[in-house]
Amino acid sequence: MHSPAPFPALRLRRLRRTPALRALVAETVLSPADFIWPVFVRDGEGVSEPIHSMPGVNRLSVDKVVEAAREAHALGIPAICLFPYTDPALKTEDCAEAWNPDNLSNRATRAIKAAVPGIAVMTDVALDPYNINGHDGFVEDGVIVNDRTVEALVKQALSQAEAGADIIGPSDMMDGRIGAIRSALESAGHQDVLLLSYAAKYASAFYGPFRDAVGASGALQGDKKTYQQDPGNSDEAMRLVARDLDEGADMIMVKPGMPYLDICRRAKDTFGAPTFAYQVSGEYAMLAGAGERGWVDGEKVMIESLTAFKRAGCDGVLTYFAPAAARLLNG
Ligand SMILES: NCc1[nH]cc(CCC(=O)O)c1CC(=O)O
Repeated sequence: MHSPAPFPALRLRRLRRTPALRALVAETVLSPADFIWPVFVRDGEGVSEPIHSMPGVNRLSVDKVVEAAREAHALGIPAICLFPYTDPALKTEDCAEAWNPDNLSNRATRAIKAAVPGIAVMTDVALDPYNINGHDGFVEDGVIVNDRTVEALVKQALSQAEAGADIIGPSDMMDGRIGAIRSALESAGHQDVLLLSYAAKYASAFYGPFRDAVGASGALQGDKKTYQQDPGNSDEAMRLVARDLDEGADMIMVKPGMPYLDICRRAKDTFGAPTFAYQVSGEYAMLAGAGERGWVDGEKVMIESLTAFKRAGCDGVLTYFAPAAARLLNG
């Protein structure tokens, strides 16, 4: 950038004097088309069950998820992402429910695609909602094993593609899963299914409310540090993104979001691939909780935080605020 003219030739406040002038020079524009809306699915009918650690977010039965998808589509939100709350009775050591063609996630996918074909459905690949010990992979003698887990993730991903998922999001952080899932999708004739890899996913305490929402908090033994990244690492994130793009990811994700905007910017600048951030449950809880108490202006911090993702180079953001933010943006 060239060096600025001296005052008073340069008065940067001239550009900020009125809303019209500010709009003209805005570098970042947030729109409902930037959002992927994560929703929690549970069994039953007509059910909308609040999650205490996420004020304003509910677990929805499949019929209610379809209504949510219809609402999201009408608001201009292009995609909805499904996370199942699995009945504890269906959690097993072999995690077989993960690739059951009739599991909650697959039933919800089929119902949404039938009722609201215009919205993209994203699904999550990882074993934690189905695992008795809450881990994303199989545990053998206290070790989260990689290769056997990848075989299971492939089955899970295929069942999701079969159900009609448009975007599959492997969030498990096992090595080699993107390549394995990509080649299985190709062989099965699902060549157009997108992979949005949770490439740079950190071992974060900001996932707490999500684990409550999917019923994994009580189950989780230990932590996820042998597969999710150390929050202090940035070079490692670039290696993970490079690897996943090479293996066939169409888009990549950084997760959590707000404390990792430097990683978003670096990934976008380095690879130029479609880059997403996940504004995770704990980030949502902080903003929504403080907003509810009147400690911050909830609507303003919501829009400011989402705008920051765009400024940091993200093409879009997974956010529980999606419908509220879209309503506000649509005026
Ligand atoms: N496969 C696990 C998964 N997928 C999405 C989230 C977190 C999302 C959020 O906190 O909003 C997690 C939690 C974890 O890794 O423990």
